[in-house]
Amino acid sequence: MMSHASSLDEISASYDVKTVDPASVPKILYGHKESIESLVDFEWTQESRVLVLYTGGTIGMVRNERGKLVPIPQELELNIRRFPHMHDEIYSAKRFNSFSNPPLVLPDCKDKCRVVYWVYEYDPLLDSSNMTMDDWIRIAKDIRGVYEMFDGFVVLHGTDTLAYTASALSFMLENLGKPVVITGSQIPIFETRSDGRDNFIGAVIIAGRYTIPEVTVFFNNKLYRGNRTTKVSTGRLQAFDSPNMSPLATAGISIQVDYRSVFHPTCLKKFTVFDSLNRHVGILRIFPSISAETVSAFLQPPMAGAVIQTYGAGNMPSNRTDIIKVLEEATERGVILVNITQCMHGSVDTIYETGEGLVQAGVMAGLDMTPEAALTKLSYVLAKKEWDSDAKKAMMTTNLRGEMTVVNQEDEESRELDVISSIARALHLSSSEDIEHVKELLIPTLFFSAISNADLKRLEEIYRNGIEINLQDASGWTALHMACNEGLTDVVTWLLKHGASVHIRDRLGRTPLSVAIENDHHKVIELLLKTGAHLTESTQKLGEELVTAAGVNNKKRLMSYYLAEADLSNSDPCGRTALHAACTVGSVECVRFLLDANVPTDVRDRTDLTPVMCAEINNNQHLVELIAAHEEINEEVRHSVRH
Ligand SMILES: NC(=O)C[C@H](N)C(=O)O
Repeated sequence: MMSHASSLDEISASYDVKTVDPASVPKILYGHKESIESLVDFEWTQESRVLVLYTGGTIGMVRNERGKLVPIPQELELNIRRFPHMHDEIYSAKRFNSFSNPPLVLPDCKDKCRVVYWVYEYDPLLDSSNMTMDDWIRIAKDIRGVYEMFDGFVVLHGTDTLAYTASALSFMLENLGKPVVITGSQIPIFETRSDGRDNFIGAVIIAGRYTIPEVTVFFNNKLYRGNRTTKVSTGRLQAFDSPNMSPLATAGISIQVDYRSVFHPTCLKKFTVFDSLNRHVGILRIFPSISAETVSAFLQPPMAGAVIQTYGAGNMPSNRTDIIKVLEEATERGVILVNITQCMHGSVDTIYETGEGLVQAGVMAGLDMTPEAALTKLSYVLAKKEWDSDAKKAMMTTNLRGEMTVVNQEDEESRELDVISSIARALHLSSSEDIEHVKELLIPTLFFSAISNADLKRLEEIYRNGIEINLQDASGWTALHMACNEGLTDVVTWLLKHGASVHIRDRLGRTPLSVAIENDHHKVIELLLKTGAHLTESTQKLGEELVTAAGVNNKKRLMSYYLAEADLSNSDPCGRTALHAACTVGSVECVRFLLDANVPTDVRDRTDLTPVMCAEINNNQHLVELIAAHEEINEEVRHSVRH
């Protein structure tokens, strides 16, 4: 049994073996007969993979000899392995019996899913009061490093500064396509009574099984948008609240997700991490009789941006012209000031005369942002070198990650769909509940039919009536799978711009990208890649696919894999590459294509044959010459580079 937390490198190194499919298992685990037998009948496609980044906090703390709570390295994972509702030892032993460092597995959920998870423990473990912006950057970079290897991420964190980390990460993780769920607890997980276990399990399930590609906080059965949360209690298990936004999901007997509120990326861009922050930011809470000197001292260089917490709906004493003057001087120096309310709930507004002075002094309205969101957003925006001062100010009043409620006047009213109105009339439905019920039943069907008819106008109408864009049918297909299967480029673009996830797998484990590759829709593959889609197959499985394609002279398929950024030199479990296969069957087209892609020509398969030898054995002398000519050119290039 593993008794220590894994390093990120160890986790990544063993990853490829852990994600194999049954077909390639016997060959990959060459020589591991027992493990082969136990793995062959395994429904691998039902598995999700989650990485738990354990940064510290009460959740993993133990009382020391003085009765004080302190984090103890490696205790958490050890303990989780002992809890049957957090780790299925039998399943893990069967599935991962050949691994020295087996991952943890959640027991069976109702939908037969298995969430396999790895705990990556930080060193040192921190009480979150000791965390700094460097820790936010570290978490963001760690997620970037292994992003493609997991379906979702959980960050275990102390509660004290959790809302700051959640807010900061929501900005730093740009075009996020996978869930990042932050949680912790008020009582250590090891104690008899603890909120830690439920928080932990709920977070892992959401990260592994739900398409909520946001930075969220799961606490006391509620899932909140991270940048809307704030810690509201030192002692209650309901430690967090999201005063200006309803929870994204609530865990009761089942987990109810409000998919319409989920914030999706709406541009065709890949996930990236913005890993620098401006530390010259601050929060100033106005109070009656605060002195202009205090405000002035606070805003002196190097201060680059500050959040001003004012009264009520953004009010500042209008008779305090001395303070307004200090604020104005600061904005003139280029300091960005953002006005948010001291109230727990609500937004700054301009209805009062007392708020007007601030606007005239160049203070931006932070609407209903939490202090944590406003501060971390400032820190993020100010660090963006490519934005000038005006752009930065504009960003502070733009809703970047769902952190503020911006009422968009241009939003068209959602008109009832014509079919729904007709049905409502025909059935004499008068109550809004009945109409909603009909909508719930019909809209998915209308949606999928508009997809297959590539009817963008209809899709727009349905979208405005509210549709769960990542809805899956019985086979696990989403609208994006369907559009990728048919090669409907315009529909794929529309879906990606409306929040369709490129990462959802169907019941057979196929992503929209695998479906596009199977049908060689090159334009669609390019669109998916642009939006962050990536191959999920193991390298050996890819090797097999490439060898099969080259073996039947299928250059188009090789092109599909090339566009999907597959390594064309991957070998199958027999050590054969696509070039071996193309040389064996005499496919000039494929050999040319592979040489142009610069695959290595000297790879030896398990029987010690190189591609050239395969060509010779099969009397494909022209290919031997083709490869020799290619090698000669390469040698000349290398020579000219050296001299
Ligand atoms: N409940 C907690 O986790 C509080 C702890 N002091 C922390 O923030 O690390």
